[in-house]
Amino acid sequence: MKIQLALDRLSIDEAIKIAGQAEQYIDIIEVGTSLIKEFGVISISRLKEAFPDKLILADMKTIDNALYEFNLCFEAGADIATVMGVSPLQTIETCLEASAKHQKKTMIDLLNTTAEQKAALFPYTEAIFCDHVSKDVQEKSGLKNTASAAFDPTLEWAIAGGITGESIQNMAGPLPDIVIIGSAITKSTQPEKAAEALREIIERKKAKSNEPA
Ligand SMILES: O=C(CO)[C@H](O)[C@H](O)COP(=O)(O)O
Repeated sequence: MKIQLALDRLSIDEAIKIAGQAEQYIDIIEVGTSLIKEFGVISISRLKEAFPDKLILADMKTIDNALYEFNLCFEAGADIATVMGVSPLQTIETCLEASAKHQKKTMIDLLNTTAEQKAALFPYTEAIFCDHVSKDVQEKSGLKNTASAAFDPTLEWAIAGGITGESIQNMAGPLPDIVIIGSAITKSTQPEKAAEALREIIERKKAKSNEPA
């Protein structure tokens, strides 16, 4: 399980500072949608410049105009960019084509997709799929992502939405490839210690899942 640190509702300098504190415990740095909307794609290039050896994910949440938006992300230094699964399949295919051309990856955010839409997306096996409980649903309904979705083990999976150490400990069934963690690190008074603790929990969880039943 990789840790993707989601950086949202921060200035670019704050985002760089927190990513630096968490750096040794995380695998992917997510330039959050809020940063891209507030500061533009410069937020992607600043994070890539600061952390050239880390994978940088641009949470662009593309829903249309995919070639233009994905080119913007990859030209700014992103290694992965996101598209909403509710988009027309033409948009999804354009993202995958742009990613292939740049030798980068697409993450498909399954937020609010129906079972039928998911079934239409899963044949795009080169994508990473993200099972996501949105911020608004978290805040209005108190729901968090419990990683209870039935992950197809042949696909690459991420989970997002209010993930904490406790929710990782309580995960049952197949583990996702990537856990996306925002507030549990960025809102901590000690982001480095929070990231270290999450990494330890994940390593214990992985070891336990490899134990013979
Ligand atoms: O995509 C997002 C918001 O749309 C965030 O990346 C995701 O929700 C992770 O942040 P948190 O752990 O704070 O929920």
